[in-house]
Amino acid sequence: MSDSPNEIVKFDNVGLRYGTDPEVLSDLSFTLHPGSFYFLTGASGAGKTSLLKLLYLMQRPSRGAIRMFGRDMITLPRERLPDFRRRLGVVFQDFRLVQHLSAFDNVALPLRLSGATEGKVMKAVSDMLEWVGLTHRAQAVPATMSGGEQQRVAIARAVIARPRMLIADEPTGNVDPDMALKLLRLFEALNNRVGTTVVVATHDVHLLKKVPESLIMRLQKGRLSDPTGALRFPPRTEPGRVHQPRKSAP
Ligand SMILES: Nc1ncnc2c1ncn2[C@@H]1O[C@H](COP(=O)(O)OP(=O)(O)OP(=O)(O)O)[C@@H](O)[C@H]1O
Repeated sequence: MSDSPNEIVKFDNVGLRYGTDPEVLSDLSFTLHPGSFYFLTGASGAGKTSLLKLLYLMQRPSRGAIRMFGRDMITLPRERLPDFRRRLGVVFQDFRLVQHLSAFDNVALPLRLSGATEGKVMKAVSDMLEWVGLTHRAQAVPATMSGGEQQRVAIARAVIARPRMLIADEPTGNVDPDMALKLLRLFEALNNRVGTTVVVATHDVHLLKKVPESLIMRLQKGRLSDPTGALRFPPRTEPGRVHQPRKSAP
């Protein structure tokens, strides 16, 4: 089954519960379009991380259907998951760096796993560490790095192999506003130049205004507050069609 040109992810009436608890996500139906930039917002406990877990294929839904990259994810055999996960770059809220590897080797992991030559790895990782301001920490292991430094390593690792979709959970939670903006620009560059679909979960309403092309997904108690409007593809001006204003940040 091939990708639909206008769809990278499609949720149809998806619900998620942990164990026998009540659902933490309910009735989620939306489409994510290739090359778009999404912010996922909502109060603490609204279900942002849970929704991201479905997107990065760590959790299966309790009900409903999910298609990604043109494939039904519910019936996907477990052994095929790694193939799909390789198309994703993920920035976890708790970073999940490999503790015994240096910052350099953590960032290099996706390239080495994809079989890149050491020459290419050296250049790409050095450039990326420079961009996130960590050249001087290249040989440090995570335990000796600050939260903000670890977060930047996690982001560098997530974007280095130019994933088809980048999923980031509160990626600027541990850095100052200048660095937050710089990291956002990195995501934008990936989005604009490589066409990566970006999904960023954040509490930070100021961040939403920094990416004019972004679409906002707002979760309230496990439901999308505006499931049809918020996820509308950016309206195009066409003859005979009224141009509707884009959803703006709160
Ligand atoms: N592994 C789990 N087992 C049971 N309940 C869970 C689990 N993970 C999350 N929850 C519950 O699911 C709900 C949504 O949590 P989630 O972490 O997805 O929200 P969030 O919007 O990401 O919150 P935050 O902004 O504080 O990170 C919460 O009520 C939480 O207690």
